[in-house]
Amino acid sequence: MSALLSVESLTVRFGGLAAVDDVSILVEEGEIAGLVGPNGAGKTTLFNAITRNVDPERGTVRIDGHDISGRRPEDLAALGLRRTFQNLALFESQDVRTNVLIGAHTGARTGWLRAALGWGVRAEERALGARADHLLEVLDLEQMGGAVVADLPFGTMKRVELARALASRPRVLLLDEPANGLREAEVLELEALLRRIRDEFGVTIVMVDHHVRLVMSLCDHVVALAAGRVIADGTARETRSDPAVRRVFLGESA
Ligand SMILES: Nc1ncnc2c1ncn2[C@@H]1O[C@H](COP(=O)(O)OP(=O)(O)OP(=O)(O)O)[C@@H](O)[C@H]1O
Repeated sequence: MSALLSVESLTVRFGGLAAVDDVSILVEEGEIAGLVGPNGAGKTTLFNAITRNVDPERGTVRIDGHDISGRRPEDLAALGLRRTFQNLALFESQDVRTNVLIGAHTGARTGWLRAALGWGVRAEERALGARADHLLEVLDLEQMGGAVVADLPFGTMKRVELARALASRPRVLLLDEPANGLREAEVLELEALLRRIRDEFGVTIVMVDHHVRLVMSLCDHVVALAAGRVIADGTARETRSDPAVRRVFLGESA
């Protein structure tokens, strides 16, 4: 099997509700894959199960053929998997560069606190600092490295979260609603940025988003979920024209 990320028969239950119901998805290296579905379809729960923020009842997750199902969320960066969150998960009282450096240290598995406090700047720490600075430039954040995150507009905070996730050199990046809350001009910038991240950093991306134009234009491969189950899986064009997807999204009769 050549898929970089493989999800096999994943099921998550909350009481009697199967929020994710026997879901299998393959994502090839270098793809930008989209996950779409109505509210409550199970998209975020699927991400949470992949990253072990919730425990699945059954199923397997592999990266490059290696089973990562039993791993703790904090071990996943070292295995090449990072994610962002719908509601952001940043150290808001810290500045932008420190947040990105924390991400870099997560991947390097060394003490971010030492670096943040400027203690013992070794060669590795200089290299991590250089990577953080490069990411600040790519994400158009170089003018605000010293700004406290809590003071920034939402769209800028989202770029900080992306920079922090990239700092650990992930092979697979899961993005939960990256376009949510962005203005239309920012969505266009995001589209170019995600393509650049895939092309320049070689990162495979899986994104959940409700912004249909963005998903259809950006994603090589789109999976549609409804009530916890996969109802379509194909190219953006195939999924958009799938009769089951049209019924669920557009309320069209069969
Ligand atoms: N911690 C939880 N406890 C109980 N039920 C939950 C929990 N998290 C999610 N659910 C339920 O699981 C189902 C799937 O929710 P989920 O948030 O994964 O959907 P989603 O597709 O991401 O929706 P949205 O597009 O609104 O973010 C919903 O019915 C939701 O109410």
